[in-house]
Amino acid sequence: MTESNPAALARAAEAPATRPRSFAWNAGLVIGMGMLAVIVVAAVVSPLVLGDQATKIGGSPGLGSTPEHPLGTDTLGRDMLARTLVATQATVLMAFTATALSSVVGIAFGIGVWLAPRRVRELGLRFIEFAVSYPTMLVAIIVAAILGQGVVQVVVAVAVANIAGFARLTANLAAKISASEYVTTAKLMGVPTHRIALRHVLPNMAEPTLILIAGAFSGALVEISGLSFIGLGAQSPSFDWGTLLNDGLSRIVVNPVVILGPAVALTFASLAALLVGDGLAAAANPRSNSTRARIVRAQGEPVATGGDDVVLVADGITVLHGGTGKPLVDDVSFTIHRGEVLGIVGESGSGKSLTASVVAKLLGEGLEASARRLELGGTDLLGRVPDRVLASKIGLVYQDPGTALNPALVLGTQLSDVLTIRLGFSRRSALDLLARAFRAVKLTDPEGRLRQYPHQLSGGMKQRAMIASAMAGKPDLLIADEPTTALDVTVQREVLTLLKRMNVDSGTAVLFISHDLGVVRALCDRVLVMKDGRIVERIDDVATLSEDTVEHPYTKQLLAATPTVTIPAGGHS
Ligand SMILES: Nc1ncnc2c1ncn2[C@@H]1O[C@H](COP(=O)(O)OP(=O)(O)OP(=O)(O)O)[C@@H](O)[C@H]1O
Repeated sequence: MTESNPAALARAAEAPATRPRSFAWNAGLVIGMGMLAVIVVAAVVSPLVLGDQATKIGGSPGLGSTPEHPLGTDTLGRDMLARTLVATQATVLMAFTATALSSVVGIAFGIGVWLAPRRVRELGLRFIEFAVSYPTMLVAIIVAAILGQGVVQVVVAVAVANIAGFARLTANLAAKISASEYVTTAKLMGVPTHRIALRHVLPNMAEPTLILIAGAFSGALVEISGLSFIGLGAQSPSFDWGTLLNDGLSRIVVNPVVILGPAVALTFASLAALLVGDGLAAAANPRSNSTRARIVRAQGEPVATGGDDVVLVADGITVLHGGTGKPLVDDVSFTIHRGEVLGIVGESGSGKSLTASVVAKLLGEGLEASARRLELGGTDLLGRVPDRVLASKIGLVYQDPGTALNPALVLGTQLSDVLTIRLGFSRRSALDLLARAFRAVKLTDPEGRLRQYPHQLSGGMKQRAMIASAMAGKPDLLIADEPTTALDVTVQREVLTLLKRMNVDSGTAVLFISHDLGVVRALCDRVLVMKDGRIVERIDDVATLSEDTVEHPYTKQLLAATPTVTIPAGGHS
């Protein structure tokens, strides 16, 4: 089976189905669809218009290329161009039917295996492993030889040979989906198995499966033509591209032009299917083509001003939803000074993370962002900023260290990447630097930790490692997006203490995002309160913060609902 692009399949399978993604048309997909349209028109129209010409015996047999017969004639005087075009219908229909059969049976098998009881599942998985170990063409030849010659036999043979590929992909995808909480919950609530398969499992594997179907169709065209070429497929007077290739083979030396038609048609159709498959992969995952949304310079005089020790000036950050034009962040302005911790607090969906991702130039696809001014450490972020420069100026700490770290790589390998690739350190000096940074965040046995996998560290240790790695490059600004939300309360306190200490010791400015005003109050020098994409309150004096000193009802509400969190002064535990 032709798996058009395994990396694309993997990416499509990885993409979470939570937020609706935009479908981005791309050149490959448009060209592939255009080529497929040509094939469909040829398949429908040619038998009606050229049917007689393609089958009428007589005329001049064995001709080479002439103005009347550009691709020559066969030994019975039939026009090869007409025969090639007319054979499109039979060939494409056969490949289509074989692909449809193999995908339906293979997908049902792959999903069924994962929803079956454990013993049946083990047996099914072993069977799939066994089946995919045989080359598709070999299986197709064996099955066709058992079934005998003929169109139906060849279609069944190619379908059988391709089932294992579909079953393997869907079993792998279903393994991940059936372990998800929504499937477990559905099972516990007694939802029937077929309903779980249709409702939960199938829709979540649609993208990679579609891509595989396109690749399988391309493969089936070649396999069916191959079987017809060796005499197992369409029998005279029926014909497809494979039989035309076979007819032409005996005369290839004296009249090579007669095999040109079926050879070009087969290549053209396979290429069309592959382009559509890869195009679908790229369209389903727009990040594969463009990594980030652009941030444009907005008109108007900047109002936010800096000072001598200002690190970040953000003026008029606005983020619009690309499809609807709805503002998600609306004219947000702030500055951060050297050594300062600025907190952004607000409920879920208020635009905190989007604001931070504009600053880090990591805004996701489907969004339109602008700002009047965005400067970090004197660098204009609205112009072209090399990734190397950005990586040296900004450190990032994410919410869940469990998902921010790659479970398949030891810490030293993954955390040293940014230092070696972006900041030009040698691997040895990057590891030395990381070991020092690990020691600074009080991780015991730093050299040993660098050789460990993420699962060998606790949640708090992983977050310490992330902070150490973010600070190792001595950034101007550390962006910490809810860095303690995924941690339990005692570990949360440790991590906050550590952040404060790093901030005090190194003077690095910190943009700290949280939905928890208690945590923000304990750590930050100033606080911005966001609601519905806007800053609704600026708290400059955190020390005296109380329900009486704030104005906006939302801030009062937040304060009333906030337990007090304390961290030792200066962050020294
Ligand atoms: N790539 C995107 N495409 C479309 N909408 C998006 C995208 N990213 C974020 N949004 C929407 O923008 C709004 C603000 O999102 P943001 O992630 O900034 O919220 P937040 O305040 O950080 O919330 P949380 O605390 O839950 O992370 C939300 O309504 C979110 O659904």
